[in-house]
Amino acid sequence: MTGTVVKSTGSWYLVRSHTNGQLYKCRLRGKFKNKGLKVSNPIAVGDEVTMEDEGEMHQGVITQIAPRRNYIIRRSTHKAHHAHIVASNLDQAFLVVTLVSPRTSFGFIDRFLVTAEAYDIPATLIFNKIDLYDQEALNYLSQVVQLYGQIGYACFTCSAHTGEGLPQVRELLTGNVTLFSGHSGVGKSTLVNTLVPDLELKTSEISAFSDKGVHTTTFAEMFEVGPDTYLIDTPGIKELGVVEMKREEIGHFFPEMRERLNQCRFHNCLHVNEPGCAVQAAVKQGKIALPRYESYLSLLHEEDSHR
Ligand SMILES: Nc1nc2c(ncn2[C@@H]2O[C@H](COP(=O)(O)OP(=O)(O)OP(=O)(O)O)[C@@H](O)[C@H]2O)c(=O)[nH]1
Ligand SMILES: [Zn+2]
Repeated sequence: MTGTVVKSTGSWYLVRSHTNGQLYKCRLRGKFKNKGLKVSNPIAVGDEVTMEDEGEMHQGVITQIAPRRNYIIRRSTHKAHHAHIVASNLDQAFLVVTLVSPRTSFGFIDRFLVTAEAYDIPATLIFNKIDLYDQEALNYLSQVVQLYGQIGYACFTCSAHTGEGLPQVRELLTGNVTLFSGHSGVGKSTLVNTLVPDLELKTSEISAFSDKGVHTTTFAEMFEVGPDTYLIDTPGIKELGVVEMKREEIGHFFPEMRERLNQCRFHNCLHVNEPGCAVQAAVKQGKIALPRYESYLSLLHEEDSHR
């Protein structure tokens, strides 16, 4: 039978069967190669697999994996020099952010967006806790929403507490596989709780398979929200994932820079202090927002320091 992987620890995999809707704790049969990638988990959340029921206690064996549309990786926390595949076959990624208590930095937001660009996964910003915003904060919010909206990123505002804006967020989820990300305190858990029906039940169903004493909170988990609608929560995972970027590539992951790159005088322009640079000109003219350009520079310097 076939199924979707809903949790992957690297030593075992939880698969939801398409045949009977039941969960199976699976191991792998044979080698599953990930081209050019050393991974601690060859099978990831979101993978479509073929498995054999082993007959007892909902145990199974994964024998085949369907080709992935996309996938996100991070550094493995338990295996040196290995990557962990966070999730695969995603339709979109949401970053939950807040501008008050706590305030998500532009740097954090832009890193998420750059990573999503690199993986070619559509990204949306969800501004939560709007019930806490005073007039000043609301004005700031509309500036930030305008900034990212102009670049082409969908922005939504909501409050997990009052329920404002949640129907719109629900609508975005419908028919998609959506990964939820966000740094600590922004209310991601609260949001996921209100968006996934019977989350507590579903969580306990999944954790019933966990080995005693093993903390698995840093592994993504997939939940059904409705027909053909899935949400992937990433508890304890702060970043969307990691990508190895060449310095010359980084500008391509900023859409408002990307469209100007062929206007720079030098084809290998890094847009720092080169003459005839279309990006620097656009920043001076206010066509590229300064915080975005600063995020670009800090990513560039990070890559420098890795050399
Ligand atoms: N006022 C207000 N508080 C919220 C809202 N959403 C969440 N909170 C509160 O913010 C705090 C953090 O929420 P969590 O859901 O635990 O945040 P998280 O992003 O999952 O953070 P971690 O659990 O640390 O990863 C809690 O006290 C929530 O009750 C909201 O829309 N408005
Ligand atoms: Zn340039």
